[in-house]
Amino acid sequence: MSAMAMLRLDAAFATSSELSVPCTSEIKSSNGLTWPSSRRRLLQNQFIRPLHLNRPTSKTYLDTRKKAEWRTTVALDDQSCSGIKFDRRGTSVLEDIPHLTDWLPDLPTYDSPLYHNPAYATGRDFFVGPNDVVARNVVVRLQNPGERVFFRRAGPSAKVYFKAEEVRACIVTCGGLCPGLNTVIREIVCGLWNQYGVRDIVGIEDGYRGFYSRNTVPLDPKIVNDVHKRGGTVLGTSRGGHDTTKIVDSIEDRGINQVYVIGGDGTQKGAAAIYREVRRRGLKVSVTGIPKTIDNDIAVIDRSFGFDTAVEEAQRAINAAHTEAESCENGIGLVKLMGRYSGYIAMFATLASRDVDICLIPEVPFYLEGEGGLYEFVEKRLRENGHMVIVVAEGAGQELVKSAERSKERDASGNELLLDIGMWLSRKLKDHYKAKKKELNLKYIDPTYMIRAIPSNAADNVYCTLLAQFGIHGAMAGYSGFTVGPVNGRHCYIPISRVTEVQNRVNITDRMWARLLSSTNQPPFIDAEKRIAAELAVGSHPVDGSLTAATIMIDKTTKREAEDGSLHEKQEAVAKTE
Ligand SMILES: Nc1ncnc2c1ncn2[C@@H]1O[C@H](COP(=O)(O)OP(=O)(O)OP(=O)(O)O)[C@@H](O)[C@H]1O
Ligand SMILES: O=P(O)(O)OC[C@H]1O[C@](O)(CO)[C@@H](O)[C@@H]1O
Ligand SMILES: [Mg+2]
Repeated sequence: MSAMAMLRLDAAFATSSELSVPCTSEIKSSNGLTWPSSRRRLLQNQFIRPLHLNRPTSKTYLDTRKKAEWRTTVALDDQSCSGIKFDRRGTSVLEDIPHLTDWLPDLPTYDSPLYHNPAYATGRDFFVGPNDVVARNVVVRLQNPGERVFFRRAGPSAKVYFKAEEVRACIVTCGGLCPGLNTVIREIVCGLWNQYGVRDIVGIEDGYRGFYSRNTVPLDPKIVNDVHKRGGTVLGTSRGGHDTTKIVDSIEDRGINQVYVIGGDGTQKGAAAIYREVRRRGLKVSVTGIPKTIDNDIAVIDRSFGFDTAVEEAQRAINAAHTEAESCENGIGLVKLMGRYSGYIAMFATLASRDVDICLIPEVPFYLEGEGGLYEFVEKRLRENGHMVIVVAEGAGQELVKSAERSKERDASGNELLLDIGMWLSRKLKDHYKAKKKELNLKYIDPTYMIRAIPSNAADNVYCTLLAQFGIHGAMAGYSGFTVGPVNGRHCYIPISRVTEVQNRVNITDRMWARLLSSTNQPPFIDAEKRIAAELAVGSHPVDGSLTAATIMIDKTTKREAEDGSLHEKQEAVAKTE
């Protein structure tokens, strides 16, 4: 199925919030069509009905289209009379995922056991078909909607490629801890067991190296029953130790045919390597990646599990910092939160709290001295309020600390070890006030590991359950070498490369960062002219590519690039090299 590269898509955007776009016509094979860098599939739209355009056709609208040289005939949509139907042949791209039949074309299929599962007996609508897709972007500019990218909609398939008694599944967790790991483990086990009748499930202990250095542990619903109430991972985790050959040897030797890999960007790269080797050896093994990162730095998906819990738990530290700060003269509560390259936890924790006076994130290089600098702002706030709270993401200001302390240490996975910005900043602020012979009461709180090690909250538990179940459905449906996650609120099957090629970083020209700036009134630390130019550029191109201060190298061509769509490519390229 997925070897066929061309789909004809009759895409109907009923409302901007209707995210799942059914493809109504046949899949056509087209061997000649390949998309440059990936397994992207080219689709051709016959009719696009932007029904959300709840206004009559207008001359202006037509003119704009003509200007853009769209071959457009416009008519009222005959069904709703509320939109515009046009017959422009545009291109849409389905970013498809691999399937076992790509290398084992003659695999038999079976009716899904969900047909006979009382939990699913009431309806048939929950099955997804090969033509069910989810739009990558739901916010577009009509004049220039850009390339329409779709992912496969996740969900149970009516036909499965594994009999229950044939499945031997394994679960492994890798990388740093994150609230919700145990919930995902629990729900993979319970989902396989209860929904598909699978009885042979094992855990791989201590991350990737456990494949070849440890025995497996048996898992069943009883064993994992309570694990979601605990932080950490019951399977253990590790960094480093990924040896593709040894891992796939172990998979083969143990007769494992479904591999569930839970972890961050590094882990997903490892999963992609396993998938490639499995495929090279011609094995019937499904490799499913479940994206994990407390930093929320996984690209494409709406957010990562554990993030909500982390933001909530961070409030406790911020509240304590605020209480300490306001209890004494010239009090500063300084809180360090996780976020290696992405300041999402710091940003959301700041927005949630409203007690935070300034939030420092890796995406915005800050400076201490001079006009618009940190010292100036701190002095002003202390003069006005007598106390203040500073939130700093662990990856912020590394270039400042580095210039003083220099370090290039790396962890076992090759990730650069960060220098302690919290300690450095405390010392700098204390020294600054000492030099001015003024009193300063600074309390530094580092709750980073306390936040990471707790169990997930209710919202994350539900999210983890969905991730686990969608992962299982994908594996049973025969997909392999894919990852799963919500895009615009709908769960999708996403090519692993899409979540590993770039990191999700705070877009500082986005409204969310503007909200933060207007809530804290902190200095932006970025030249206003560059900011405005960047906003203009991004504003004219509705893509999600994050724009960090480092990427704001605005030149005269940027706005034009934004209009023709190449800014997104440029941003991705910059993000890759960072
Ligand atoms: N490029 C890669 N190819 C194969 N394996 C990799 C690659 N990068 C990392 N890994 C393996 O993935 C595992 C986890 O990687 P890493 O320590 O970077 O954590 P992560 O999955 O990115 O999670 P996080 O950074 O969110 O804690 C390690 O065992 C590491 O060896
Ligand atoms: O100390 P460890 O376990 O290597 O992990 C620290 C890193 O892991 C993360 O929590 C990501 O998982 C980062 O925020 C942090 O920099
Ligand atoms: Mg990582």
